[in-house]
Amino acid sequence: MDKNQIYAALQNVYDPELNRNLVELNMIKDVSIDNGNVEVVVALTTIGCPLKNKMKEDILNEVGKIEGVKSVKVQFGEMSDKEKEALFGKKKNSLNSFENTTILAIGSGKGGVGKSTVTANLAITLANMGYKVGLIDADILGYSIPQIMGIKGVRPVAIGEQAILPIETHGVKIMSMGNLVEEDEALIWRGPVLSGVLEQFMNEVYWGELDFLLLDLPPGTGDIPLSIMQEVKDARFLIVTTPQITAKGVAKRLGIMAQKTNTDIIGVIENMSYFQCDKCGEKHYIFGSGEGEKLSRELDVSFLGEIPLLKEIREGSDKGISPVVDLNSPVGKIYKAIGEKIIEDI
Ligand SMILES: Nc1ncnc2c1ncn2[C@@H]1O[C@H](COP(=O)(O)OP(=O)(O)OP(=O)(O)O)[C@@H](O)[C@H]1O
Repeated sequence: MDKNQIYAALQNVYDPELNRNLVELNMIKDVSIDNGNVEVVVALTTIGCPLKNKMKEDILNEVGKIEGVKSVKVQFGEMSDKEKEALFGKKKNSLNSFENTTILAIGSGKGGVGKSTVTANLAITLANMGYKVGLIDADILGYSIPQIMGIKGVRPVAIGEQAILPIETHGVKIMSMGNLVEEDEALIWRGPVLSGVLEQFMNEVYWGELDFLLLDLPPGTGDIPLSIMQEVKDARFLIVTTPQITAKGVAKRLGIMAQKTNTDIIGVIENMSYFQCDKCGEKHYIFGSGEGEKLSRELDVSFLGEIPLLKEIREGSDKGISPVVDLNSPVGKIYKAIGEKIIEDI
């Protein structure tokens, strides 16, 4: 048994947050062998890494499999600033390229139409379909993603000055202002500051490889949607509305703003379309019907689907348990069909 075998085994151990193996990440600082007793020294990106026990377990497992190994000891240290810089690049430069990522900015005209709920559920659906998905809560002042995704009070891990790691849940990597500030803290910021925060979320959070990055926008046609249209290259808009005429009217203005800035609109989703009676099965169109589809025709974009008004959806987001985790549930199937249409379109 020699060091090469140990290094080869360590290539099977991954940093769960960075999704690359420890050798490739240059995290193995030393390997020593003394009469079958192996010691591995690992430099973590941050010594408080919450997943170091998992890494230790994987090292013990992989190295322990090698013939002739009697015992394995793992020691943890922390990377130097220079090493972190080599890994994540210098601050200021973006940590991400998004070259192979579809950026979907999800907006609505009016507030309360369920845009954040739709964004969260769509993110989970795409992740369940096998895609690598990130989600930025770009509703920086009115964030609700931590509540919906069940990560209220969870803090993201910072790697020195270099990077922040997104929080991962339901297979989706998430960044929200709600995970950075104290609960109930009122943020009083103007447009340019908000756009700066969004820029940081895109550039200074280490997203790794993503197929989709979903941005949950604040409602309306304010600074954030406008700066995304103007500054985020290749972002596509997805508009969520309800069947109410007032909601559709304001959503149309967002669509026209996108068209004026030459931003692609991938389609319209109508949320809270109908209530299906759980006793007789009849569909009741409480808020009217057909407005989402009408909006898509008026904007000349795809109509992606209707999501019913369901107690489970409201309960799911209030409790932080999404109802679409199971793609075979009735809501899951609707979201999956929407996900497939989006994929077909891109
Ligand atoms: N299809 C649905 N059926 C039942 N309840 C829903 C549905 N979609 C959303 N809701 C509920 O409606 C409320 C508002 O949803 P949400 O916060 O997603 O709206 P929003 O458009 O993002 O609001 P804001 O404009 O404040 O960001 C939440 O309580 C949510 O659980």
